[in-house]
Amino acid sequence: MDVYAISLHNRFRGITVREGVLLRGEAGWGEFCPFADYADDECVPWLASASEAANDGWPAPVRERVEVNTTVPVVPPERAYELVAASGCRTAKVKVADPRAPLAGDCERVAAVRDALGPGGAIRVDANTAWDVDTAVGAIKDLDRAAGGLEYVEQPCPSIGELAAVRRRVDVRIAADESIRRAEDPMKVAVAGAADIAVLKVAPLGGVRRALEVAEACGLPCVVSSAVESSVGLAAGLALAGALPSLDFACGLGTLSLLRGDVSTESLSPVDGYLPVPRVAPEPDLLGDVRADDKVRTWWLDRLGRVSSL
Ligand SMILES: O=C(O)CCC(=O)c1ccccc1C(=O)O
Ligand SMILES: [Mg+2]
Repeated sequence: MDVYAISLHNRFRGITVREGVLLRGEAGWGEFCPFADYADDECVPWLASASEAANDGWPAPVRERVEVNTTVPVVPPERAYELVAASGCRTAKVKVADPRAPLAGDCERVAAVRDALGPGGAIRVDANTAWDVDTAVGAIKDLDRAAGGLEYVEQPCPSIGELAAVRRRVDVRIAADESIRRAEDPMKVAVAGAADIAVLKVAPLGGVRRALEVAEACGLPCVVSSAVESSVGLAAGLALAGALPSLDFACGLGTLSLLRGDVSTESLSPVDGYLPVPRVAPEPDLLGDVRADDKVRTWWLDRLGRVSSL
């Protein structure tokens, strides 16, 4: 068991350092890395996911590689252009609706991303529940125009009812992320007509097998996304993307480029926009470079102990 701390190149969803625990079991390595602000009970599925990876392994994949998007944080347009151009990906996911940044800046960022991708690329945006219905409808129309067409908008508003209302008023597809992750019943999203696409994250859903059940239950095309893990955690996302019966969109698993380091030399960084589906998580042979200090280590081991007892 080991605790890592890796800084990010740019602030992402309010964090500048990613931390977590790597667990070793019979089947390999698993990663436990719920964000610091999550309550202990919300961390239970994250531990189930790490435990599945370490102790049980994953179902057999039906594909060998997965196309991924590059993820663009809230950065100036010049920087967004560079990130996308350097990524080798033909799909980009752009974070928008940051409380500290105006819509005009989001429009400039997606326009710069379109310049970098060219007309054949796909641009999706993620608002992380930031808007109300009217704001979402206006913002989506502006962003769609600035982007020269959006592939989809991820979680424009908090509730399923709001997603459904926005979906009726715009031509752009709606993807549900937080609504799936936090939902008691993922079916509700589809039944309410709230989304065209389901975003699945392995750790908050409690592992690859559980996420496959959610995919089947919701009946929507799925996009597998990361929670910005090291290569150990990304391998679980790739196992899910590899095992889904159909996969029609690029996945959000190209997030290693957000981190300044990794735990493994078998790094899961996309090459030409694709990642391989590994059978087991990579060996964390670089932990010496990114090991957390004693204070961080103690915090994580305490948290792991509390969550294990729930
Ligand atoms: O989907 C991606 O491209 C990257 C993953 C991502 O955006 C993300 C990462 C951590 C926490 C939440 C989210 C999110 O999709 O909202
Ligand atoms: Mg999202």
